[in-house]
Formats: sequence, structure tokens, C-alpha cells
Amino acid sequence: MRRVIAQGTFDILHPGHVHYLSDAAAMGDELHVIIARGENVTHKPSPILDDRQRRDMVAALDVVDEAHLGHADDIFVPIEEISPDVIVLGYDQHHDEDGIKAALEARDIDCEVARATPREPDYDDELLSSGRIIERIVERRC
Ligand SMILES: Cc1cc2nc3c(=O)[nH]c(=O)nc-3n(C[C@H](O)[C@H](O)[C@H](O)COP(=O)(O)O)c2cc1C
Ligand SMILES: Nc1ncnc2c1ncn2[C@@H]1O[C@H](COP(=O)(O)OP(=O)(O)OP(=O)(O)O)[C@@H](O)[C@H]1O
Repeated sequence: MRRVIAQGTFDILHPGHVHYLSDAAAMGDELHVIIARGENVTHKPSPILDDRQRRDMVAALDVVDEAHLGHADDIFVPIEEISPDVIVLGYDQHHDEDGIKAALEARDIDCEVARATPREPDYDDELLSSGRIIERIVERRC
């Protein structure tokens, strides 16, 4: 049984998220997804949706076995609990693969780190970004 971890904010789901999670699921047998706590999302505007709502929507996807709320202070706590064989980073996530590998080794966690592939829009107006969907809502409804 090869356990895989994917993670992210997942504020307002779109086909790019489904692609990332399907890619991650294909790298093993059981996909666990860690949902970033809103308070820890500091590299872009805070998510619109509550932590629990984002977790529940990700959990409802067929490719996902379990969705977990992330830890507030230490990202390695859920990883130790899940004990994955591979952590799959998103194609555009800023995390440094070597830095994560070193931190895993320092904690005696034996786990690979891989990267998912990107998905391009299938048609001109397909929105593959939660931020772009929110901008569209503001443009059209405000
Ligand atoms: C291996 C790994 C584990 C993570 N675990 C947590 C966590 O437990 N709690 C949390 O708030 N964020 C955690 N994060 C951070 C977020 O999931 C995410 O990487 C960050 O907010 C960027 O999200 P985005 O790709 O949706 O912009 C983790 C990140 C990585 C790479
Ligand atoms: N088009 C896409 N193709 C592949 N992966 C994607 C795509 N869009 C998002 N992802 C992945 O989904 C995960 C969660 O993404 P995130 O929640 O940051 O969504 P986002 O739509 O990119 O957000 P924002 O628009 O606010 O930057 C990340 O690992 C990201 O790489």
C-alpha cells in the first residue's frame, strides 16, 4: 500500500485542482490531502472559504481517500501521522524540494518528494485558478 500526500489551499475547486489530485493519486494507492489552514496562507490573499468547507469539498472528490485539516504550527505533524511514501508538490508551488527532503530526513521520515504536472485550459475561457474565479465574480457581480 503506497500512501501519497498532496496539499494546498483549494479555495473554490476547479479542474486544475482535480488534475493535480488525479496526478498525485496515480503515484500510489491511497491519496491523503492536507488542507492549508487559512491563517497559514500568507503568500496570497486569505481563502474565502472556511478551512472545514475546503476540507469537505476535497474529501468529496473520487480520487481522494482522506482530506485532513493541516496543523496550525508544524507542517510535519500530519506527515508523521499519515506516514506517506511520497509527497507530491503542485507544479507551481513555491516549496523547495531539497529543503523538504532535508527536513524529512532530519525527522527520520523516509519519503520521496515528487512534483505534479500542470494542466492547461481546454478552451479559451476555462478558469484554472481560484484567484481568477474570484476576480471574475467581483467583475460580474459587484
Ligand atoms: C509537505 C507539506 C505539508 C504541509 N502541511 C501543512 C499543514 O499541516 N498546515 C498548513 O496550514 N499548511 C501546510 N502546508 C502548506 C500549504 O498546504 C500550502 O503548501 C501553501 O499554503 C501553498 O498553497 P497553494 O499551492 O494552495 O498556494 C504544507 C505544505 C507542504 C509542502
Ligand atoms: N492548472 C493547474 N494545473 C495543475 N495543478 C494546479 C492547477 N491549478 C492549481 N493546481 C494545483 O492545485 C494545488 C492547490 O492550488 P491552489 O489552492 O493554490 O489553487 P490556485 O487556483 O492555483 O490558487 P490561486 O489562484 O489563488 O493562486 C496546487 O498544488 C496547485 O499547483
